[in-house]
Amino acid sequence: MTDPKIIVALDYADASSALALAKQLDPKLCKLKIGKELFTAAGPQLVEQLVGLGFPVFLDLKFHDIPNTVAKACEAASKLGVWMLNVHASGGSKMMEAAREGVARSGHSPLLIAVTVLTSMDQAGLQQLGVNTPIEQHVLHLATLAQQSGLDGVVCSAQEAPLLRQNLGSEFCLVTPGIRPADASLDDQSRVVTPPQALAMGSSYLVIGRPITKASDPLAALTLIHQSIQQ
Ligand SMILES: O=c1ccn([C@@H]2O[C@H](COP(=O)(O)O)[C@@H](O)[C@H]2O)c(=O)[nH]1
Repeated sequence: MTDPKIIVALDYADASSALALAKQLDPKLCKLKIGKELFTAAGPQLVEQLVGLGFPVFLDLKFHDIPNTVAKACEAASKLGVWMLNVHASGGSKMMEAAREGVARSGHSPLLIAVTVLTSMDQAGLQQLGVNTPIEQHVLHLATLAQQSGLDGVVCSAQEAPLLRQNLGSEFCLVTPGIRPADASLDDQSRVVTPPQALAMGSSYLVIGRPITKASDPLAALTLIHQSIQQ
């Protein structure tokens, strides 16, 4: 069976809205992502329900805390049966290594990845944080640290995928939000790429939220994007 490349971001305020969309979708077509809004509203029970429907679930809680806290959070998240979870690479290598150990202790083996630089950030935003290197170089720095800490991949923009592929190899998982079909609104995203371009540039998986969830017919929107990336 082929591995679906699209991860639909279920950024909803409640479980029933998320379930209503998920029930129209097919795990052969996409995976699902639960982020901070939905998890805070609906909790672990919804994660287990979506896993139970047969979807690989990316639990996008972006843990960033002291190593012990992150390790315990990753252990608990892994026990929910998710396919993928994440931390912030800017938490540093001790935190990422602790996250890896927390996942190992859970007895499950989800992919563990790290957020590099949020796709909503541009060079000026990064500079505001005191980082004066070009975004691409900073993403490469954080992604290298994530790989050296034993993580399976990173969240980055597809704009950085060619540089990361060149330096970190073909097996490292590159999960790319900031995906927009050519005619779609950018919303709050800065570093955007279209779905076919993102795959051509080396993305492993495309995270897509509002272009699908805010469409008048979300299933039709997903199907169109799916068709656009079939080679
Ligand atoms: O750098 C990042 C990390 C995570 N995200 C998440 O992806 C989706 C994108 O949603 P869209 O509606 O397609 O913009 C959203 O859940 C973010 O929290 C990201 O955008 N960038």
